[in-house]
Formats: sequence, C-alpha cells, structure tokens
Amino acid sequence: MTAIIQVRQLVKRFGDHEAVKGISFEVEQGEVFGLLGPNGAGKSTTIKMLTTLLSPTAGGATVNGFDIIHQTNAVRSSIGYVPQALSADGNLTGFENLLIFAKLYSLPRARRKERIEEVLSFVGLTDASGQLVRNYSGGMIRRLEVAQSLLHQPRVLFLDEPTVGLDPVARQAIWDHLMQLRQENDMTIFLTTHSMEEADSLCSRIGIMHWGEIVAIGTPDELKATVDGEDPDLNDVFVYYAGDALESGGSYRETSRARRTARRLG
Ligand SMILES: Nc1ncnc2c1ncn2[C@@H]1O[C@H](COP(=O)(O)OP(=O)(O)OP(=O)(O)O)[C@@H](O)[C@H]1O
Repeated sequence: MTAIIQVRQLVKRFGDHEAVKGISFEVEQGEVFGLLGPNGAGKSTTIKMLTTLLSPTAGGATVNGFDIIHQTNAVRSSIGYVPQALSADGNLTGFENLLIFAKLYSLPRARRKERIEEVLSFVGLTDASGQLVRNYSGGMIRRLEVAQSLLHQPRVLFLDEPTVGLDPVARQAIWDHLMQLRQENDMTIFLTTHSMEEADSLCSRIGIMHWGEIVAIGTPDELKATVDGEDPDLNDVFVYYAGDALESGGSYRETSRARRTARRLG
C-alpha cells in the first residue's frame, strides 16, 4: 500500500485561535477516508490546507507526492475538489458549466466535448445537460459539481460535506457515484462529514476530529471496538471521543448552515 496523502504535524492558526493543532496521518491509495467531527473541529480548515486553498502555519503534507506548500500547482492539477459552497453557475447550462471547468483545467480543445460527455454520463446528467442549472434539483447540482471535479481525471478527490442538505434519495445517488469511482477508477476519496451514517456507509477509514486534533483513527469496526457497551455504533464512538462537543458545539450554527444549503440547493 502507498500513502497518497501524508500529513505531518499540520497546524493552522487564525490569530490567537489554533484551529488545527499539529495533526499527522496518512491515507492510502484507493481509500475512502472520512474526517468526522462536530462543527468547529477543524475539518474544513484541514481540507483547505490539503487542497492548497489555505497555507499551513506550521507542519506540512504531500498529496500525490507533491508538497502542499512548495508544489501548489502540481497538487491542484492532480486533485479534484468539491467545496461546501456552491461551485456551479445557475445561469449556465450543465454543459456550459463543465466547459468552463474543462478550460480551467486546460483540457485540450479536441478532447473537451468527449470528456464532458463522459462525466455527464457518469453522473447521470446527459439528458439534463442543456438545461439551466438553476432549474436543477439540489442532488443534480451536487452531481454536476462532482462531474466538474472529475474532468481532468484526478487521482484524489476531496469533498467537503458532499451531501449536506440533500434528501435521502439524492444522498444515496452521490454515495453510489463515489463508491463507483473508488471501485472502477481506484480513486482515493477524502471527505469531511458530520454524518455518522455517511461515514459508516462510505468510509474505509475514519479520523475523528475534535478541537483541532485527531482524537481517534481507524476503520469503522476498529473504532467501534474501542468503545465499551453492547454492539456500539459510530454514534457511540462519536459521543465517546467528542461527546461534550455535541452538547456545546454550536448546533444552532450547524442547523442554520444545513438549512441555508438546503434552500440554496433545493
Ligand atoms: N478564516 C477564518 N478566520 C478565523 N477563524 C476561522 C477561519 N476559518 C475557520 N475558523 C475557525 O477555525 C475553527 C475550525 O473551523 P472549520 O471550519 O475548519 O471547522 P469544521 O470542523 O469544518 O466545522 P464545520 O463543520 O462547522 O464546517 C472554528 O473555530 C472556526 O471558527
């Protein structure tokens, strides 16, 4: 097994606040790795450093063998990134959105149309490709954003809360596509989530983040085995490692954001 992501003592400070406190871990090629944690734990900050959108305060990491501080362009061209915020333009069609990303990724002109059709077909949006994205459902927009991130055939795909605000059917469709990517393309997937169910269904390994630290890491079964009690599930694991955060971690903010996202997507 080869570590495709290597994180060493990674720190991010915002003023006096240390959002990420020297975390270290590795992700092997072909894994679906999930960072699970309450809001404010430092998940998005970590994903933004690994995708080169934020510079670390200290420590470092490599992604696909490229240094996230000194080889930012090489990292960017070898990864796909689906951010939490909306990245598709509602005033363009699905096809037009993909064309912009194909140009951004410098896909050769002669290959663009064919590759756009391939990714549209993969996410099941071929028939909707000529419609304005503002008429898409939340699930279709998410699938389009996944398609955007796949155009340049990245080896690692980063997703920041891929299914927040989606209904169960749309969420299942995203999960199915991610599993297909892993199985058919040996793609490594790194995602953040609040959802225990998402982590349990999708992830081969999970890191639980709490107040800027990774407090537990392992397969879902390994993590469950660290917790006492009869047949513990990931909820029990989460409460065990980050329980007080569930009580005090600003659930209002989480709820408000999930609703905002749902409104925006729906
Ligand atoms: N640009 C910023 N400036 C100042 N503080 C920030 C900034 N970005 C994040 N933080 C703070 O860093 C901490 C970690 O935030 P982060 O968004 O990484 O957490 P998270 O685990 O992704 O939470 P959520 O699930 O709510 O997105 C929080 O206390 C947040 O307020």
